[in-house]
Amino acid sequence: MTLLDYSKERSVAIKAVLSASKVCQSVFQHLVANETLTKDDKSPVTVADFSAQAIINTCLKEHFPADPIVGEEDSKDLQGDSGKVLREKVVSLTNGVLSESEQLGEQQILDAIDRGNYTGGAKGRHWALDPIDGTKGFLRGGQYAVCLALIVDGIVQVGVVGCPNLPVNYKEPEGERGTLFIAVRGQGAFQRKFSDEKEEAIQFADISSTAESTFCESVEAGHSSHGDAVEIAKLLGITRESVRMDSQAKYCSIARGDADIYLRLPTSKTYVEKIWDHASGNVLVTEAGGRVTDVNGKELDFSIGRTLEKNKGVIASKASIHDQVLKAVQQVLNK
Ligand SMILES: Nc1ncnc2c1ncn2[C@@H]1O[C@H](COP(=O)(O)OS(=O)(=O)O)[C@@H](OP(=O)(O)O)[C@H]1O
Ligand SMILES: [Mg+2]
Ligand SMILES: [Mg+2]
Ligand SMILES: [Mg+2]
Repeated sequence: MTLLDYSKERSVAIKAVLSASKVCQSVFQHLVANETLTKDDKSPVTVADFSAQAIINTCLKEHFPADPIVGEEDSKDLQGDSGKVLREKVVSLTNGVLSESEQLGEQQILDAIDRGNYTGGAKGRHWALDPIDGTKGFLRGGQYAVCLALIVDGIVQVGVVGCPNLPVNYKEPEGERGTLFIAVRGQGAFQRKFSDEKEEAIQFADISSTAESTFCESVEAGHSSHGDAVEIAKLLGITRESVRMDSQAKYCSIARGDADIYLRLPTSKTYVEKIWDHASGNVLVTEAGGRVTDVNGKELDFSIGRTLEKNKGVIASKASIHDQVLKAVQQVLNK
């Protein structure tokens, strides 16, 4: 049996995520209010979401033409007369970060976005892409993340997360921003600056009890119950104030020890989590010495399609305290 090292997937994913992160940064600088659409589920989507998906899917097609992609966005809102204004912006922004030889026509960009329409599943390989995770964070100048993962036979093997607004060192919040996180299953977790290829290994903080830990939680109370988190913190003896941020930057933050526990506590009976919101973070946390389950203690199942239909909520923490955290979560949720 040949052992797959995924080195090509790793380097292509890094290149794609960095290039898409650049388009997001450039859009933010030129952001105008009417460039934001609201989707059926009331979540926002911007020109940057579309451009980032076009760039990454084009890069994946070039290097892995046979690989299908599960991407969050589709080109529906860019089609026809009603989509003309937005479409033209997406075309010019996308080409703005591509070199002369890489320039894309309008149809190529729409087709690239729609390469993300794969249904997912348990067999073979596919990519999971969230071109901007935390679009609300992006719009408010806070944390957001460009997230790309390779799933093989239902297991996440490679995860790359670009966090354009995350300080390289959380102890220097005013220092350089733009941090890239990289993990390959069985090969550890790493971070690097956007500006420098040098990587450093990362791991969870060295805590010995939950009382020493800090929560990292959603900004939006509608995405994770803040009230339940307070109750759980009490049970775990946590006194430190929670860190709140949008996006999978939460997985990145705990993986490098800025905080310790990420809880996504169900707020509705009907919301189903999407694979692109959790795939890269899953392998990153695991490789940094953490564990991820849902609130029932089940591993996240990436093998059933575009959603995590079989799971409810997410608990990510250092592996050694995970059982204790899970127990506290269940105690509060079962009340
Ligand atoms: N009701 C509900 N419950 C849980 N999750 C939801 C819900 N609605 C949306 N979403 C998804 O949340 C993604 C953003 O997650 P965040 O962790 O950034 O949320 S938060 O803004 O910090 O609260 C967000 O991802 P993006 O659309 O990529 O920003 C959505 O996929
Ligand atoms: Mg979205
Ligand atoms: Mg998302
Ligand atoms: Mg998104």
